[in-house]
Amino acid sequence: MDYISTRGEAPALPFRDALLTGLARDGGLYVPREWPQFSRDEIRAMASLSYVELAITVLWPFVEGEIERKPFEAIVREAYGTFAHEAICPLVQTGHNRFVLELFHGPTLAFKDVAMQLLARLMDHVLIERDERATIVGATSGDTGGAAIDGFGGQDRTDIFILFPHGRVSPVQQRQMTTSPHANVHALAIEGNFDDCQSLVKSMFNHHRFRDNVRLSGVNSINWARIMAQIVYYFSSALSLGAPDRPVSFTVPTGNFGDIFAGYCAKRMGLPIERLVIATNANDILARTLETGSYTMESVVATTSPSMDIQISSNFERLLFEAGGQNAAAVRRSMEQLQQSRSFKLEESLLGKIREGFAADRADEDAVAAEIRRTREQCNYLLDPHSAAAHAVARRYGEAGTPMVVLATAHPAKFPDAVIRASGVTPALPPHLSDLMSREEHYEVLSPELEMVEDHIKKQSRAGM
Ligand SMILES: Cc1ncc(COP(=O)(O)O)c(C=O)c1O
Ligand SMILES: N[C@@H](CCOP(=O)(O)O)C(=O)O
Repeated sequence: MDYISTRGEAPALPFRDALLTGLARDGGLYVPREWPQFSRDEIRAMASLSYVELAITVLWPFVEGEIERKPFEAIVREAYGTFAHEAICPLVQTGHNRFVLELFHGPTLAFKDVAMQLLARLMDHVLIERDERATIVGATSGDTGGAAIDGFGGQDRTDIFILFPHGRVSPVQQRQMTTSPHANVHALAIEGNFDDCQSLVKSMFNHHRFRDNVRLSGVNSINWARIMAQIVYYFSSALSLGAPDRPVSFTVPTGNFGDIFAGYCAKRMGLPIERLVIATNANDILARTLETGSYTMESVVATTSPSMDIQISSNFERLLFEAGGQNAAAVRRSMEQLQQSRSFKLEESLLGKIREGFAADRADEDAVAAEIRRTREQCNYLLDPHSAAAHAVARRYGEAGTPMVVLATAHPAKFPDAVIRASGVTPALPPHLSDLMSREEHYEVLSPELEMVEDHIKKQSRAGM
């Protein structure tokens, strides 16, 4: 299996190189050249597997020939050994035909752990094998940062720098990034929003001298391995609900489009998914795009679901590439237009193809608060604001027909203020984080200037040549 760039001008890479590379050198994102296929019989046979066994089975075709089977199995086992729930990603019923897929039982209480615990171990394995070091730079609107710091903190071969928007993440999210005891962890508060942080990271990848100098690696969902790991829970939840003999739909709280793109990958691999519903908060660029066919940026508004406060939804590029028949030239044109005029138009045929598999809708701040309250009252179930946005959107599809799985991407205790305001209930942090708010913080505040941020990283990184 090799991996190709959505912009078609970077070399195709085998898995280990795609893993360490992050963003392709032409600014594109790596995707597998072909999708591994599972037949209905093969999927049916997966129903008896544990989550770890399922992850090994589903992910093996992506890494085969690049990582040996035994170490791969050990890495997967160890990664999911950090989870607090035996099922890793359990399903909870909240309606006649509606289910919540809890993705927040990892160490930092967000779905990012599912991929990051695996990614950190895979990267360490490859760096040791090659006797190399890496400088990891990531942008976060709150959850990726904490998950990456937990995964990579204390690793000998990496230094990790996380850029987060100063004052725009929840206090719990901030402390998960700023209280790490490990010397290889650097939390950088950027005076800007998440899109500014993400643009800085992409600019560093596109600055090839800097990139090569510090041996830059990325752990945002621009890294294919992040998406890859998330495919597994689409299989696990669909299998629990009768796949492949019964199709399933998913509603996904969406920002950077990584999580829902993993659902699209599962479908391409043979999992019968009827519909993938994109749920946005008030920052509804993706809902508008599906409605109008025009991807047009507006300014970001701060919401109670800060991790979805995004206008540049990176992984949408992967969908444009795949749904457009791997047309890299068309992707390049759209991305150039986006950079020049903050907008691009989707061809009618491409829009039609996307609408065949996806739907989209938004939940504004009132709808999110109402959904937290209603789900608590009706089902005695407490949603965080991100998951509530998706649950509110999923309700609009009714409860007849195909089962709807709503992805619950964060634990409510990560966003206590919004949850208390909406429901009157105070969600408690689990014991391993109970003293989080009194731990000492370490972080630097930087303005969103590329040169300044690069200088800071160069001085602190141990991977420089
Ligand atoms: C809690 C939570 N929900 C939803 C999202 C959106 O996921 P994605 O960016 O993969 O679309 C994020 C951020 O990525 C998040 O942290
Ligand atoms: N919502 C994310 C933003 C970064 O997304 P990623 O999936 O590309 O890492 C966050 O919480 O940081």
